[in-house]
Amino acid sequence: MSIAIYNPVCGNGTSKSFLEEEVIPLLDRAHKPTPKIIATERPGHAGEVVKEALETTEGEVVVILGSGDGTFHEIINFLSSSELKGRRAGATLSKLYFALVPCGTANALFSSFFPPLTPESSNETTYKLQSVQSFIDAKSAIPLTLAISTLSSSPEKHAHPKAVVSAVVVSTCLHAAILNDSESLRQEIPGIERFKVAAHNNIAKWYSGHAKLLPAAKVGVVEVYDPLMKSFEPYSDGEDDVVDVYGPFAYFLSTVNVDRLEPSFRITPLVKDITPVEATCDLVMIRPLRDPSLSWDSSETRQAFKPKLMKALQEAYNNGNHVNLTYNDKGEIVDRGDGPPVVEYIRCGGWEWVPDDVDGSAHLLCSDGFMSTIEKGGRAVCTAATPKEDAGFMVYA
Ligand SMILES: Nc1ncnc2c1ncn2[C@@H]1O[C@H](COP(=O)(O)OP(=O)(O)OP(=O)(O)O)[C@@H](O)[C@H]1O
Repeated sequence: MSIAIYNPVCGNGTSKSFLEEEVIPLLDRAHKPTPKIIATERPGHAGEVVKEALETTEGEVVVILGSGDGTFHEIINFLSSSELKGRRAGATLSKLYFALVPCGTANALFSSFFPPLTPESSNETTYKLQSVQSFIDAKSAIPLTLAISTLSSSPEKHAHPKAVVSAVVVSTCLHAAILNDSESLRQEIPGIERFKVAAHNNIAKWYSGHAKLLPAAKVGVVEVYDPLMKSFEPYSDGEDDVVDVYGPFAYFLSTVNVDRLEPSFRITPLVKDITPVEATCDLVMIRPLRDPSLSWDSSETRQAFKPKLMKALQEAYNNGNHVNLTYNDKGEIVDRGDGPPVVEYIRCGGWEWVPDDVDGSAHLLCSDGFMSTIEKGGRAVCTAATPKEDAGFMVYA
């Protein structure tokens, strides 16, 4: 059976009309049964609706989802943490299929599977109907890799860690600050411009903490992209497979499944350009003190680094060219020079983020736009996981 769910408040609020005027007629023309259509009534509702659909039917369920990434995130988290009853009582969740209709603000998942030819084409009707068309054409759906983040409090508290499942992005530092602030700008600036405004307000911050990078199971080592070789290389030739990296950090963001967070912002382009061989996180770190012209953290050096960080991130809009930027010996940013890369582009099985207690802003964690706060003395551990053969979240792409 199929069910159509839309979030009436996502993006610019046109999901209902797009579903009724474009998606349902397309299914009708293809002689597909008309799905039951349900509007989400509140945050969290989408997960309940899908769970009920699973519990009241047998066989394959296809969700036609008119929303952004946040609603998708709610569904996978709700299902990952609840037990099915009814017709599937006691059963573990088998495959669940999605045809995505990009009605959100950023639509990272959809635009990674269906990269727009031009920024404008992401608003065209035929562009937005591609995943539904793949479902109609019975194309094979793609299983998603999931990033499982566990947030632990300080060991003295003996509290259970909290788990969050993501299908797009897990971040801290600048990206988490942007997502945190941009929510309050939603009414005022409904489009992706609100992310730029929030970025501008946070660009001069640095974050204190340290990270451990964990190798992926098959490859066995943490890898880093070498822009000159155009390939991934082992991060270190030390004996320990776990790599420790120390701050301050300006940017720390990892993705699964996606090479972009908005139609043109290709922050992890190598997800598509050098496809991973197993479930991995592609992690982008920017650590300002790698800049040869800076040697300590002060308000002056933070200001001096601001235009460089902006330049590096701006290049992500240039087909992900930030991964090729290097410093020269004066600390200027050049394309594929022989100095250190500005961006450390890591491929790993997961990572651990330990924020410094004194830096409150380093405690924010963003999972697909959903914000969490790491407690004082706590940490977040994120690992990439592939679903079992007969289970998982599948997307028509
Ligand atoms: N009826 C509703 N009223 C208020 N909020 C809702 C309702 N239904 C869903 N939501 C919330 O809307 C939020 C935003 O949805 P979603 O993330 O899908 O869109 P978006 O933020 O515009 O797009 P994107 O995540 O791609 O940038 C979700 O976190 C969800 O909890």
